[in-house]
Amino acid sequence: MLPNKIINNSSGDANMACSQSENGFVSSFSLFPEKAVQELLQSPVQGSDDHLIEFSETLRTVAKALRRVAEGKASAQAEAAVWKHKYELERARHQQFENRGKSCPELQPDHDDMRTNNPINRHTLCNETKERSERCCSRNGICSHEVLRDGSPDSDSKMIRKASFKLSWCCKGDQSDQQKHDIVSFERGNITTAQRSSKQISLKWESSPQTVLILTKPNSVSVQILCAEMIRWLRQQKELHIYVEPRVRVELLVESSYFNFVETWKDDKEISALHTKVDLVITLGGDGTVLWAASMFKGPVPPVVPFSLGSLGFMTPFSELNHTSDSEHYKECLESILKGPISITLRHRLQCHVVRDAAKNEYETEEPILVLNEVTIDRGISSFLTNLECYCDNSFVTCVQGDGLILSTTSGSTAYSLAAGGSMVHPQVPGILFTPICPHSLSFRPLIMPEHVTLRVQVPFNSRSPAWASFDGKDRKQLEPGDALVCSMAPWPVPTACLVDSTNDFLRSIHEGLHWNLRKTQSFDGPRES
Ligand SMILES: NC(=O)c1ccc[n+]([C@@H]2O[C@H](COP(=O)([O-])OP(=O)(O)OC[C@H]3O[C@@H](n4cnc5c(N)ncnc54)[C@H](O)[C@@H]3O)[C@@H](O)[C@H]2O)c1
Ligand SMILES: Nc1ncnc2c1ncn2[C@@H]1O[C@H](COP(=O)(O)OP(=O)(O)OP(=O)(O)O)[C@@H](O)[C@H]1O
Repeated sequence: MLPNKIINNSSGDANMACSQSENGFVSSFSLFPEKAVQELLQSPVQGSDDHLIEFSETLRTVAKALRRVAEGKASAQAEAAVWKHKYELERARHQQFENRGKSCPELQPDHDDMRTNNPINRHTLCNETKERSERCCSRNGICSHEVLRDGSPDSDSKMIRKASFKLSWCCKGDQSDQQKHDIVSFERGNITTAQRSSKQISLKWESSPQTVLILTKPNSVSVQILCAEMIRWLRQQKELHIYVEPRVRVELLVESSYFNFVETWKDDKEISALHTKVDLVITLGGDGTVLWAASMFKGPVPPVVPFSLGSLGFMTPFSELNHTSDSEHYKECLESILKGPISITLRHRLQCHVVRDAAKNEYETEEPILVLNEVTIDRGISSFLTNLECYCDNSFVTCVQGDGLILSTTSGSTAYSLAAGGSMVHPQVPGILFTPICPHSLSFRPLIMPEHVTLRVQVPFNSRSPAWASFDGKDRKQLEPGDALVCSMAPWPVPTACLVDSTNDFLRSIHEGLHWNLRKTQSFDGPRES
């Protein structure tokens, strides 16, 4: 009975008996097809000889092994045929490409890795790829289909190919190429930043500055004295044209008629044309004077050289006196500024618009209000909790319930935003700080948004009281329920001259101005870790 059992168990396999012709392959192992073995086993067995059973089992095993080998070979040949077919296709495509001449076709990346792994056509394809990328990239910049290669195309080194892609900075709604920057290096298909907005910037004069505007903090005798002295020096030694505010010109003329050459302006129209005349702005005062200078330029701002004649001076790295020699340090500073090159901090500004409910989505003024530090929306004199709905690019952010909200630049991060618990941010970091003022919630942490977003702060219709917006601590505007403030990054930064460089000046400010992380150093003597 045993042989029958064996026979029955093997019946399934028997149906799969070695195919003798598949993909044009005739098995050399078909000499022992399983069918033959079956027939042999099915023939009447004389007696129940154990040896015979053993023999038939061995035969079956051999037949199975032979069949597997035959199948393996057939499948390898089938695969080879498929690769051959693919190779022919690629060759044909390559030939077609060659015939198209210099024009750059819409080349799509191939996603099979046959070409790179096949040693036969590796060299041909390297050249093809090189040609493709040269033609396309010369016209369009970096092409996403560029094939990545290890070593020279002629070397026998293995080609590495990854899925291709292209990333770019993109401004919403702006189709112009100027707004797009490549941020991917295709060196090896890895994402690396090709362009950063926060590198140190250097200003080099191509022709000497001719006209200087001097802005001063009012009601300060020391500032008045330095201003008069500086004007004399700039005129006599540097032969520059000088502009001052009408108030300052009056003060100068009271002092001496010598200052008759000093120019000023009559109205706002002339102020708006100042940036076309002025090469350099000098501020004498504190941070407030820098803010004042920035507010005078509703568009492009000439480089600002901020002298510190205030108490804190976060944005005013230049000092009138050299503390060690007590010399007239301002002359040395101005000599080097007028000669150049100057390290510059590009201080980003925010542009704000008020949208009245009555006028629906129309801006109250055509011209945006520009701020260098921040725009604050608070409860003003109201004793009620402020209720502000905040949106970022039309996505709901949160509802502020507290004293208000600060939307700050990174330059302003060390001002009001800092006092409200916001982080200090290097001024060259592009971003908008979203800092609540005394939020009545345990979990309202400040945020930093990317520079490209538009923020909208809406006073809801059910608000119990109006809110107040103020711009760099000035120009308060009432926001009634339904009104909103829309804020985004302005295209005109304030370029301020650095004493050393952006980072050194920033760190000096937080150390000297705020005594940041000042603590007595722990003494050496005492317990030690063994
Ligand atoms: N609680 C607060 O800290 C608070 C309250 C209101 C306004 N302010 C800030 O005052 C600014 C207006 O300045 P002002 O001089 O016209 O008013 P101000 O004369 O009241 O001076 C405010 C103080 O803030 C400092 N300051 C201004 N800008 C700074 C900056 N970017 N980094 C570090 N410190 C800075 C000034 O040096 C000054 O000491 C506003 O933009 C606002 O940021 C702060
Ligand atoms: N040219 C100007 N005209 C009108 N107001 C000005 C002018 N310059 C500065 N201010 C205002 O004067 C105020 C004080 O100026 P600033 O902050 O420069 O001096 P400060 O208060 O002595 O300095 P600090 O803030 O470092 O103590 C600010 O509110 C600023 O807006």
